[in-house]
Amino acid sequence: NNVPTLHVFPTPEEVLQQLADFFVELATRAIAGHGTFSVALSGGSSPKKLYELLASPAYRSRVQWEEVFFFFGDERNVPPTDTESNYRMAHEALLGPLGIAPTQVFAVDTALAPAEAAQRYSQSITEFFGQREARFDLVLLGLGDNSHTASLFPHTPVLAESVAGAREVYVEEKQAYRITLTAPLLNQAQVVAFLVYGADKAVAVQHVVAGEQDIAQFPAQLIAPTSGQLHWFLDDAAASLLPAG
Ligand SMILES: O=C(O)[C@H](O)[C@@H](O)[C@H](O)[C@H](O)COP(=O)(O)O
Repeated sequence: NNVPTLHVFPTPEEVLQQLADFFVELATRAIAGHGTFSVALSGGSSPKKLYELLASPAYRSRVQWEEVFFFFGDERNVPPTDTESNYRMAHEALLGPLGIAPTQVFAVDTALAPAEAAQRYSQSITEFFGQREARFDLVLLGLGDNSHTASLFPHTPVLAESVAGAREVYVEEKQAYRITLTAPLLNQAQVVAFLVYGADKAVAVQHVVAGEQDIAQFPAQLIAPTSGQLHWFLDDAAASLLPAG
């Protein structure tokens, strides 16, 4: 079903805890069901605390981490050692502390030119899923205050992309290339969960969740799982402009 489920809690800490519990629940169900759990991680600053929580004593024993396979919803065109790198953020907060084996981590090879890195990343996702449709068990997404998600930015050509895969995008406002998963691939997921907190995101949340349909301006509106579930994990501040009830 395509009706998003909103999970709204008073504080970011409560939102993070609820999403960590949700992650554990989905991982447990997927591993019991088909032996593995594939997750596309979001970048930016918001998810770092979630990753740190999942790697903390309170959560680390609740997931069979050796059965979890990690991908990235998007990546900045920087080396994995760069402070801007989503891989680096995830490694420092989650993958490193849990001692996740490199064979379980599918990072974008940013040593390649953006177009080749995107093509190679598409290939590695196709190879991972083999004959099966590329359906992540969970896709985590954030939301920019301009309503972008992953690296699907307003008024960019990738918004019209109909193929499920990874693409290089030039982000004018960042004067930089990024590699992003396309909306068709994100929408093939079993579950998509947005993590958004803070008053600075309230206008974007209102636009994307309750606003006029205008994908060019509000790209996160593209996220509508074809047969999967859509969830929003929000704090009161980020949900403050949503219509009541
Ligand atoms: O690589 C990235 O930057 C993300 O994938 C991006 O889509 C992010 O989720 C939003 O920009 C929100 O970022 P913050 O969480 O830092 O506000």
